[in-house]
Amino acid sequence: MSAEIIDGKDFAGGLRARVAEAAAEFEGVTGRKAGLAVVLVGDDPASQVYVRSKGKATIEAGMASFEHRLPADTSQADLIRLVGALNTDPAVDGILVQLPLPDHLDEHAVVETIDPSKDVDGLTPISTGRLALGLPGLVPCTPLGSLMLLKDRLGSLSGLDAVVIGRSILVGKPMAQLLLSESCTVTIAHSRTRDLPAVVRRADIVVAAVGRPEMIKGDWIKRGATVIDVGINRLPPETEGAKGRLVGDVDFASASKVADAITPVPGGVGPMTIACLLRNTMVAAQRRANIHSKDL
Ligand SMILES: NC(=O)C1=CN([C@@H]2O[C@H](COP(=O)(O)OP(=O)(O)OC[C@H]3O[C@@H](n4cnc5c(N)ncnc54)[C@H](OP(=O)(O)O)[C@@H]3O)[C@@H](O)[C@H]2O)C=CC1
Ligand SMILES: Nc1nc(=O)c2c([nH]1)NC[C@@H]1CN(c3ccc(C(=O)N[C@@H](CCC(=O)O)C(=O)O)cc3)C=[N+]21
Repeated sequence: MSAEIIDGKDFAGGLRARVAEAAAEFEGVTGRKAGLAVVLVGDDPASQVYVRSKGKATIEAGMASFEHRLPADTSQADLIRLVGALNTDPAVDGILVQLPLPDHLDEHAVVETIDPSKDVDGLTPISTGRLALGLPGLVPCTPLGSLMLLKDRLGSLSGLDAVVIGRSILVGKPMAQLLLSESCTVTIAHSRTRDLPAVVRRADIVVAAVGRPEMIKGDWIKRGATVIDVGINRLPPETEGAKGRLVGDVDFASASKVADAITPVPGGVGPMTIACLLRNTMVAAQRRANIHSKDL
């Protein structure tokens, strides 16, 4: 048996087209483009690539992109001052501060200064609190995109056993909250989990967000499970040219023999993250302008 490959790139393309329609409508009504500001501190090459592709996607969707690249030795006060300026800038509807920040900066303190109405990454205490309470709000992009793929594939998730591997603020925790709100029975695994293979074997839905290349093996996966691989890991360059191959947290070759469906890396969750960022920016822009539009 060979698993169906869930085409995140294709699904993301559809979502981006719907966002572009809403963006054109927004510009027609308000006379301005919806705007996304991305803040990158330091010069981590992977983040640079990611920021560039977000900027391109934002413009393609008919929105304005504001990129702020700050040196690695930027002070906490200067970064907080920039976020404050973006909070009050009427052209900015969404603010994303690229994580992780350099070690000398306090991530929580920076994120807490983001205006919750512009929190398109869903990381402020207001957004995370609303998610925990089951109230509508801005949800982190990667879990939101992953949930869209799962619902598209499975329909109702009610009663299914879901195992999320990883408990980060950005991915694991909000993913678990979303699955719980879909009435899954949710287990959150992490680096202290005992007998991870046995925990994963129970799951109808596996979401892997660990950051360890090909850690989750096919013989951990229950036959017929749906596997969402969030991991983005670049292997050291060998024969694949200068950059090295991109792989997920799941051993795709063995897992795709037992799963019912699986997301590839690249082309799975990554493109959904970017599409959901555009979606969240559009939703934030509409709310801020008091426009009530159909669900994106
Ligand atoms: N596709 C996309 O759009 C995105 C992809 N990513 C990728 O997803 C991955 C995870 O990202 P992120 O959540 O930010 O990472 P973090 O490093 O913040 O979190 C990793 C989590 O994995 C857990 N973990 C580490 N080692 C093990 C282990 N051996 N067994 C079980 N659990 C373990 C950690 O546990 P503990 O808490 O105990 O330390 C932690 O909770 C990365 O590869 C990242 O690049 C991230 C964001 C978006
Ligand atoms: N505040 C914050 N929010 C984030 O959402 C966030 C972040 N910080 N820090 C870094 C991680 C990582 N991340 C990715 C998003 C898309 C791809 C993506 O589009 N990947 C393509 C491949 C890209 C390539 O080839 O390099 C794919 O999987 O097909 C990858 C990684 C968001 N993150």
